[in-house]
Amino acid sequence: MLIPSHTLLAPDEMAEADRRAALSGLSSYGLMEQAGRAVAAEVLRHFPVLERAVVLCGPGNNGGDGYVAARVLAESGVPVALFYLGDPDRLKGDAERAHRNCKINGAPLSAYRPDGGKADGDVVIDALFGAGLARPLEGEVKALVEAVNEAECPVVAVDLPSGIDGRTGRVMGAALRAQHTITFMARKPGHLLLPGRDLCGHVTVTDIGIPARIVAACAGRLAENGPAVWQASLPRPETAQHKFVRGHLMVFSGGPSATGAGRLSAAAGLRTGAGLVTIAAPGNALSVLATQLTAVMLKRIDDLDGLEGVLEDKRLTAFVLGPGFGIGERARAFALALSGRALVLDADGISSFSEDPQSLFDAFRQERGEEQGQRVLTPHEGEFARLFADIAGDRSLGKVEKARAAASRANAVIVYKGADTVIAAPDGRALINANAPPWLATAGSGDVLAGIIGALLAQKMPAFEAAAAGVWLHGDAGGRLGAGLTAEDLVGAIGPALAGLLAG
Ligand SMILES: NC(=O)C1=CN([C@@H]2O[C@H](COP(=O)(O)OP(=O)(O)OC[C@H]3O[C@@H](n4cnc5c(N)ncnc54)[C@H](O)[C@@H]3O)[C@@H](O)[C@H]2O)[C@@H](O)CC1
Ligand SMILES: Nc1ncnc2c1ncn2[C@@H]1O[C@H](COP(=O)(O)OP(=O)(O)O)[C@@H](O)[C@H]1O
Ligand SMILES: [K+]
Repeated sequence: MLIPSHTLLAPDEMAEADRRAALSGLSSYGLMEQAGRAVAAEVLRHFPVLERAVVLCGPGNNGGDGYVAARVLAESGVPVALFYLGDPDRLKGDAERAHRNCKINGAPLSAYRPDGGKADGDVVIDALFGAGLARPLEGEVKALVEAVNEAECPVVAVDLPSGIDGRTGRVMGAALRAQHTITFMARKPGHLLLPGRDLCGHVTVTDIGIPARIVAACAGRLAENGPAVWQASLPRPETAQHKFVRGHLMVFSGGPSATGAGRLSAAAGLRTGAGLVTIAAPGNALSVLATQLTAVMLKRIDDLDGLEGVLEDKRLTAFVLGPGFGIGERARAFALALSGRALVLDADGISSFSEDPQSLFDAFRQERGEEQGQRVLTPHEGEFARLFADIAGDRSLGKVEKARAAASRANAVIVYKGADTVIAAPDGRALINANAPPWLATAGSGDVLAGIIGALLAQKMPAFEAAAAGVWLHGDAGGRLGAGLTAEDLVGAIGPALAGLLAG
């Protein structure tokens, strides 16, 4: 059994895997030896010629890995300087043994003066803190971390760059900026969540011998977003299908001066394989839209009565409400009327509920019809705070926990957008997305995402999978375009992204 590459283990889950491995008879010191050796090998691989390896060892097992790596590097003929935090005579368990076996005379951390920024400078092996980081860095260790960063020494981090919280990816006081990070068995959420991801550099996962079945049993309901998670439920066109089988997506447009966002969503929906896409618009926007649309159809809907009439047509299989729609009573009424159908609520559709989010959540709690539960909310950070102010402000929660709490409260799938978008379901499943290039931060990019997810919902993909696949496709399309992309280009790149997925 292999550990799937999208597996993520929170630090407490990794500690549990460690504990179960020891209970199953594996030597925990043996695991530390494997870990330390792997670190030394990684250092030699990246820096085959190095003047001085500086190993910084902390007071726990991360430091233990450091003592093993220092010993192995010295045995390989590398000049090693070792600096420790705390009193090494007070080390316990495996770390004490690793220290005992390492015959290098170290010095206290305060004695280290980073020598960096040039070809023959220090290569720093960071074994100060890993999964056991318990509080913000302060005092001498914080000053040292800042000095190493300032000196621009290349850093190879053991498990995590010291100062990064493995659960949330947050910087605790200060954190080392690593060029390479070597972690064990599976990545932690902090390797993917920002700013942790940026500070890890290139991450290598090494098997140190904990059986895959133990790792799998300890993994929770969080993983990296990718095709392995939802490929099986991705809609695939079949020869015998006609367009109605591929779903009918309705996108709501704003008034005559705000039709672009809805058009982007609709175009993205069509590209993502919805059989039919209709833009619903108020009467005064119809002539503007009519000059802009070809394959996308147009339907006049002015008010709630008009919407309710249209909703009798059960061939409409999903809806996108929010892009360019306008904030206010009309958006609230439309969202509540659509709350029992497959719905992507985005942008203005979300912001319209900032005064009374509970009314939306109450509507989502009422189960109605066959599309029940197929609701996706796609807030960026600002919109998230409007609907979930208390959750957004809770400093104890990371982005994953925030998205999960919001999904449970709203009874909807939450796509908490950003460079590290988190997708969470009310039942606790969650995914961190990491394939989005920064070029996606461009006007209209969110409208395209809403249309992609809407089209997948229209084709009956379950909401969590549709949201996750949509976010991934959006990122992949962006990655194919790169620098200078616009939201219109993004629509054009959905086809190649989908083709790549369906071929894979
Ligand atoms: N399967 C596993 O879990 C394995 C874990 N290993 C290593 O063990 C590490 C986890 O070891 P530990 O749980 O001992 O934790 P760490 O060694 O990461 O840190 C815990 C120690 O740091 C101190 N500390 C925490 N935050 C501090 C702060 N802000 N300022 C000063 N001191 C602070 C704690 O009091 C404790 O002494 C992993 O990151 C990994 O490197 C490896 O040995 C191999 C096996
Ligand atoms: N720095 C970034 N790196 C990668 N993706 C990003 C970044 N910033 C934003 N995104 C993505 O781009 C999209 C922007 O959506 P949104 O904020 O709603 O923009 P708009 O309202 O202009 O359409 C989201 O999918 C978000 O996850
Ligand atoms: K570390």
